[in-house]
Amino acid sequence: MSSLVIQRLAGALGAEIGGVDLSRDLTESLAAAIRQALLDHQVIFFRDQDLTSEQFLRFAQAMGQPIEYPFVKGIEGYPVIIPVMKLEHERTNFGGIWHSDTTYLQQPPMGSMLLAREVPPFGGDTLFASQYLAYESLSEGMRRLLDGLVAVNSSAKADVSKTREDRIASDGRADARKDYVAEHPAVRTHPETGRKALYVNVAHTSHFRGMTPEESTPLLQYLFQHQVKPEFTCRFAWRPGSLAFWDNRCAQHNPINDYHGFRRVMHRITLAGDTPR
Ligand SMILES: O=C(O)CCC(=O)C(=O)O
Ligand SMILES: [Fe+2]
Repeated sequence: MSSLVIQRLAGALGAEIGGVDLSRDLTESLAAAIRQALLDHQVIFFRDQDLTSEQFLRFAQAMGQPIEYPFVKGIEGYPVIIPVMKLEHERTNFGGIWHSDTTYLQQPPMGSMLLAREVPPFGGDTLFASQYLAYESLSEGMRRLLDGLVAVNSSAKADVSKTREDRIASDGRADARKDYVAEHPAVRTHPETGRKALYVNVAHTSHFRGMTPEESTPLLQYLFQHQVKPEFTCRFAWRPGSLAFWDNRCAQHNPINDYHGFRRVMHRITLAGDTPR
């Protein structure tokens, strides 16, 4: 038995986890209970975890394999911890659109962790959406159609490229490629839970393989609005020391850009994932 206190945040997904101090080394059974909570709830949240970079990295290593992010370099001394921030004068927030992280890579991350360092006095919440529910709520005919489709994902779609511009201007990697493209099934089976999740997203998915833009676009547009219906979502309000850990294989997220003139500084660690099937 672990001492975790798990409180669900919404009907669709998300849970706050109490009763654990992430600055300490986790026992194997506690680490396993946290991983299980992630599988059960798709995104989990911790409060008041004022971790050093070293402690943050150790927690991430207990959950998976930290990896570098292709476009942004890490903070001093920690190549896998990237700054996700919007400063007073900046207009765009990193990732400020519904998305699943880096689906333009052959092996997108299994998940990411975000630790809040500085938050605005209001706003800057992050939304999450369950792609299990998005898939399961479709008709049988639509599910059958999507089960056979392959989606093409690109890092160059205009709306999301813009959300990285400020970060690349100050923290960009010299070795970043311009454009990444990867093909993935439109519906992926989660490698650990075995559940099917819708795996297209408005930020990165450009079209279906073997279909014309005229054929792909209306179907994608329908899916992009369907997959983030309010009843599939939860919303998290950050405080300094809040830590979110999401499963990128079955949940999307959208950081809300509603705090102009204020700073928001987060530290992020990305965990390696497998090839979607
Ligand atoms: O700032 C946030 O809440 C999330 C940003 C984001 O999309 C990411 O770090 O992957
Ligand atoms: Fe993201």
